[in-house]
Amino acid sequence: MASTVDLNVFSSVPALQSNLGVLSPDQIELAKILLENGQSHLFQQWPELGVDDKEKLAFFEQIALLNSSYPGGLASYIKTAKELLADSKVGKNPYDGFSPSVPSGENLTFGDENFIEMEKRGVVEARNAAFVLVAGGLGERLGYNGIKVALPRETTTGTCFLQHYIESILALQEASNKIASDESQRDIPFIIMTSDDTHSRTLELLELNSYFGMKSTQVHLLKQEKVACLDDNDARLALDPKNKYRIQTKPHGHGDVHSLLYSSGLLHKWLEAGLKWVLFFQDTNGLLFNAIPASLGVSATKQYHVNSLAVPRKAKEAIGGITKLTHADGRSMVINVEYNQLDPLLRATGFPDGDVNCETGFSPFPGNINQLILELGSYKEELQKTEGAIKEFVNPKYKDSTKTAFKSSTRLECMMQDYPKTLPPTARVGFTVMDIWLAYAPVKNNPEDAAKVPKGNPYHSATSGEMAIYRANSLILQKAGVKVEEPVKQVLNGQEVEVWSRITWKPKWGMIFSDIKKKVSGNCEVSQRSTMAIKGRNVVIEDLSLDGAVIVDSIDDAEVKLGGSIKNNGWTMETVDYKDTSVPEEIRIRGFRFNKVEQLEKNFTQPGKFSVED
Ligand SMILES: O=c1ccn([C@@H]2O[C@H](COP(=O)(O)OP(=O)(O)O[C@H]3OC[C@@H](O)[C@H](O)[C@H]3O)[C@@H](O)[C@H]2O)c(=O)[nH]1
Ligand SMILES: [Mg+2]
Repeated sequence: MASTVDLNVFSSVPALQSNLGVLSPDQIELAKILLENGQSHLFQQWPELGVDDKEKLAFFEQIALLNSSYPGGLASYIKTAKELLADSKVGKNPYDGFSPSVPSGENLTFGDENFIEMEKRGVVEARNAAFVLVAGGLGERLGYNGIKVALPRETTTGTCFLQHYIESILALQEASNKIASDESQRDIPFIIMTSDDTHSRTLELLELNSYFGMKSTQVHLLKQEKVACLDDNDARLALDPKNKYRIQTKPHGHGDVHSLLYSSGLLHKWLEAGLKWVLFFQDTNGLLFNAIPASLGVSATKQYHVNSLAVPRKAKEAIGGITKLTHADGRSMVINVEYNQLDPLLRATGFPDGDVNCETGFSPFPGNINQLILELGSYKEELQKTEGAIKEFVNPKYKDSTKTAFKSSTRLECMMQDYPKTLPPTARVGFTVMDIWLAYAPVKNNPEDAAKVPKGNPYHSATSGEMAIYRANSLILQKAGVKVEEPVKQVLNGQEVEVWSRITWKPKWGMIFSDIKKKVSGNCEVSQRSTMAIKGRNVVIEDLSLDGAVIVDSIDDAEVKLGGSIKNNGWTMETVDYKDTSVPEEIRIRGFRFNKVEQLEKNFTQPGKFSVED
């Protein structure tokens, strides 16, 4: 209320004071907050009342948004920024007093009895879960012009990441509902965090494709706002270089997902509906759903409040390390130490070599793939205390060693995996390690950078991401008894990769290993040059000898046997250079495209029993 504002605060900032007449009482309150927090420079260039008044109001609209979208408002943002910038200036280690050690967690081996058991338990639990995809990032390292979830996960079928994620959730939902003890049908909620960079294109992708088969009411988009940039160690907000009536803003990081979920009211609704789990995942890991059922099974069996998915990590690889941190005062936590902080932390705490591989050829710290499974009840309770605020950090690039000026403005950031940092010591925080081939193949690096990745470290490129799908599917079928021929090595966009048979299937065909095994029988073999795409649900592979390309689609009521000897000229792989702009971007970043020379393609649209043989 204007009446409660002490107007004296404005007398020292005449440029603002002369404009008070145009501002609403709420805006005057906001102006006061800015002045009380050392931001009078923002008004220095303001002309007198009557000039640019619309822009002045727009400035305060932006301030109102920045204030309301941050837990505790702008005052709290500026206060935290000052503290973190002061710590950064003196080089304070955020892990001061903590010593790192290798934590113990659950290790799963694909296909063994325990794994199969965990997958089955995961399917039971799936209908009690909500899925949350963080997709607000632009993917600057990849440099792709579109949104990353629209990229094909593989180009055999061209299915994009978002479609694959939705179809996987729907397949889990169906399998889980089928075995529910009370026979009730539940729709698994799917939340996508977007940002101004990705929101409209994500919504458009969903709408153009009828939400890829999901009910539109099942999907919620939560848009994260950017945060104010900071110009100096006093946390003075940075004005947009092109507009003196706007604050410059940058992304705050994927940690925003917690405060958005908190303020959305969804957690409460989910608890009421009887849900138990919230699963968080990132935009471009095409193998992710291979790991979800079993890791959800681990969460349920171990009653983990927090379960982080992990894979063996190569030293210096750009994935965080899951670390046990023990403080001199006895406190300890199991937490992700981000890839740029692990090496300095180790060097500062008695490991002079820093982030290096041990005798296994991997870093002793499991690699965080940033898929988190949180137990809903304890999650909601914790957020009620924190309002979803996550411990932040600041990473200014200083002009020189005096650390007084920045090369460019900075901002506070936060990461979703830092959620456990505020948990009480009683919290059950664990992790689940799985094989890389099964669980992790993100698409993050552009071809040029990927080609420079040290030998033995993963490329995390569009090329390696697609090849990983074929390798995983080939290995899974091998373990189910199919003789899938060994891969050949090939260099694509400067990266040496293993090229396996191009095997793909829809999630509804097989989500867990025990189901896949049931669909494979007899003597089956697939040659390396082959392509196989299974799109129907009730397709069984029996005594199949494949040397070429086969694509099978069918309605649910058609039972199809894929068998016999299928031989044709198949699809060949042609190399493409990433610099060749005559080729669409989503293809050339892979370094190859398919030449669809010949295939056997069958689509069964009538109920009944059928067989595909050449
Ligand atoms: O502001 C943001 C930033 C990022 N994101 C999303 O967060 C996800 C991860 O972003 P990035 O790919 O930039 O993340 P990084 O590769 O830097 O590291 C991340 O993945 C690998 C893990 O080991 C790291 O611990 C984790 O931080 C993406 O899905 C991205 O869209 C947001 O939703 N909002
Ligand atoms: Mg990043």
